[in-house]
Amino acid sequence: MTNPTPRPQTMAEKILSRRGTHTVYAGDLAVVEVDQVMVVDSIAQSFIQRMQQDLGATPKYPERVSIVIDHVAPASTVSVAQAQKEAREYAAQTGVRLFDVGRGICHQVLMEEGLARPGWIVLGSDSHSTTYGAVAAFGSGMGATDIALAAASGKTWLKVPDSVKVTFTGDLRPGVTAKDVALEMIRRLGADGATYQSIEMHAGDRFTRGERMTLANLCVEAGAKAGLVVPGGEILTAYGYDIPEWVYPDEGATYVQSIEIDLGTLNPRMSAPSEVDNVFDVAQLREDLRDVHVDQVFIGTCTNGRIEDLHAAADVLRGRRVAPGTRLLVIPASSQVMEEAMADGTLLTLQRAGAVLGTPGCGPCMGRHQGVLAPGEVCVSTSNRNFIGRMGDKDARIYLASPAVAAATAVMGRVALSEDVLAQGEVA
Ligand SMILES: CC(C)[C@H](C(=O)O)[C@@H](O)C(=O)O
Ligand code: SF4
Repeated sequence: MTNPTPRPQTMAEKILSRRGTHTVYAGDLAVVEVDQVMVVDSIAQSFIQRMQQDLGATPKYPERVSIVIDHVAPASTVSVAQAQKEAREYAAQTGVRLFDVGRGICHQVLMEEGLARPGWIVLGSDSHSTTYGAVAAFGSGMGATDIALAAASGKTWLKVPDSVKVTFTGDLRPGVTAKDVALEMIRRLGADGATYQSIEMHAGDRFTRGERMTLANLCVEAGAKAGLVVPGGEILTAYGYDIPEWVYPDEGATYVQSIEIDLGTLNPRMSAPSEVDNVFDVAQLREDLRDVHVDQVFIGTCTNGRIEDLHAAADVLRGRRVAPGTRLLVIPASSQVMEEAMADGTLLTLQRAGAVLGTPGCGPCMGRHQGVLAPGEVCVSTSNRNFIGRMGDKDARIYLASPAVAAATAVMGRVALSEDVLAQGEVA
């Protein structure tokens, strides 16, 4: 094969070239090494079946495979319990890593365990595997068959995605968060506006690792194959990762689309039912929904269940109470987040305000347990999906927002901004 004349590359092209056999560009097929394969509980049974029955294989590098029991954990039914039992047995037999009930949501856990690193390729049996792009890992979701092939061979093949360049300028105003930025980005791109593309986010030294996870996490909601945040500032040093020089995109790389978001112009945003790109200013929805009672508020998930998210919620809820007739569920994204929130008093603040605390994991995010919605109920959630039936009944309505907005909504019992609550002064 003749090598093409080298051209400037995007970050996706860089990583897929480096981990592959030769230099590749958007549209090329790449065969690449996979640094970590992640399997979630809901997919574990089909993964094991593909491995054992279809491929007759065991994982080529067991240390590169992790199974996480997080989506319906602890188990809700006998069949779920059986599937989880099989996953545990499989891990014990093959030596792959197992993160059992209570350790937390797959993406949060892999990041905490250092199983996603700059320049790595991380494949997950979960669509929000784009989250690993927070640390400049090419993270992507695939189905059970592709995941099994990657575990069996240590490799995968894929078409190199086109890239969309998103540049952030300016600085966020108080009360505006990475979730609001992510929702604005999805609104601008549209729910399928980046289908099979890599969203390459240029943020300079803005955003913490957790905030970068929120941004990369939402990218799949625009249909993206990957969501890569170009390393800058704090993530260079704070997590002990070396950022290889080769991972940075080249000046002059080719993008199919470029957008710029001036952070200084953003207000708190909310995605209204039933599409994630149906995004409005919270201030507007607060007026439109003045008479709408919110039945459930859910703070958690791989999008916004981290310590800074619980802190943001506690800052609003401290000394206050959840409104009568509103349920507030708080589920830390991992046991590590839970421990931190326990140690610094955040959980006590939330509990005293009337929150119901749950086991680290996905909780009611996809409507399988721990807070399923009844017909007609309204939920404000910090998660990433609000399509019909996502959290239970098809006639329930889900609004997506930041933890601060979710907490304020819990206090008021209707859509609210944190300033509405803080303006009331400390209650006790
Ligand atoms: C269960 C899993 C495969 C699913 C996904 O792929 O995203 C879930 O995490 C979700 O958020 O809908
Ligand atoms: S928290 Fe929700 S979005 Fe994230 S992996 Fe779990 S079910 Fe999927």
